[in-house]
Amino acid sequence: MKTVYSPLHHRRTATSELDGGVLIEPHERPSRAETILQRVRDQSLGEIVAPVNFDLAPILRVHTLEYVSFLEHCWSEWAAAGKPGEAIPQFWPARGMRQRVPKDIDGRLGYYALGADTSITDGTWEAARASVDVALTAQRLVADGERAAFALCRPPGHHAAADLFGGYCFFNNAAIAAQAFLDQGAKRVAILDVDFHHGNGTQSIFYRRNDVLTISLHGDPDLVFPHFLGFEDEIGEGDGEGSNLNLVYPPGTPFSEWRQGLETACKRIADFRPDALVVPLGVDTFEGDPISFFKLTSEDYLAMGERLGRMGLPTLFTMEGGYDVEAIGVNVANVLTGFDQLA
Ligand SMILES: NCCCCCC(=O)NO
Ligand SMILES: [Zn+2]
Repeated sequence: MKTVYSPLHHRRTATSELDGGVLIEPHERPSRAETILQRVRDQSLGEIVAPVNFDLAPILRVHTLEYVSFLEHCWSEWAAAGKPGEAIPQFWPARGMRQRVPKDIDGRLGYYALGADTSITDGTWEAARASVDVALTAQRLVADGERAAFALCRPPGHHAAADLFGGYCFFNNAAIAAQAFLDQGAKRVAILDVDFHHGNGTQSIFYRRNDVLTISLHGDPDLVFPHFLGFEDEIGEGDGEGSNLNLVYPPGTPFSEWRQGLETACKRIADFRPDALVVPLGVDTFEGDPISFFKLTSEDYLAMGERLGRMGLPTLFTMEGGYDVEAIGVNVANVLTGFDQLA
């Protein structure tokens, strides 16, 4: 399987993440991508491909122009306002307030943010754009006939909604790639999010549509981020009713439980008969992950990949979460190896 990678992910080198009331070194750090890349090379999983540069058009098929413009100019506006630290949202259009975009950068940050965990810094825009290029280049490889491709995206994307950033995400790489499949003639695309966290952005982008089936297996939002979406009664709306499936699991969930959800998801996908499968691949389901509570082992990722391979669908993997940097390379490579076993 080919891997698409861009060194421009290094432009996303935030120094602060608000966590537990203090600013910590962000969990979403450059060493994650470098460790995965090294393992892909060590395991000779396939060619490493540089991304093609795309313009904003594919992004604007998913995200609003106002939001994209905000992301492009946020850092310079923040710096021009003389703020000493990284751009971190502090004020939100909370319940009972006006849902309008103010002029002031503090107001604009809060309007477009789903949380205060994700700072915007010099270089964030460039890295986020490059991450989309990585996803779209891998998507094109699959559309052109590759059985599968791995988009080593950083920053990740599945929490980003049409005009919302957070959870370390800015552009929804998987949603942009799924839309590209459709714009290139696919009739139906399935998105199966295996990250520990609910893919709230992906769900909301396609929630009222029936040409994209969105499925997510994740930790109970009553107990973990993103807190306010991802429950099992969210099945889609309007034309999209029945096109969203959330499978929610408690703390301590082992692969033996999790894989039953995977089976349910695979059956739903088979019934949907998609032309392509997009897998937002987070490995924060790992037993050693510092911010999550499932108990998957490194070996389990081989079985996960193998099951996904048995779907027999053109498949695009987009890198999402996973914060045990020591284990992330093995865990990601194991999914891809398991998938490739059937090639
Ligand atoms: N800082 C709150 C948790 C952010 C989760 C990021 C992630 O891994 N999403 O999949
Ligand atoms: Zn995650």
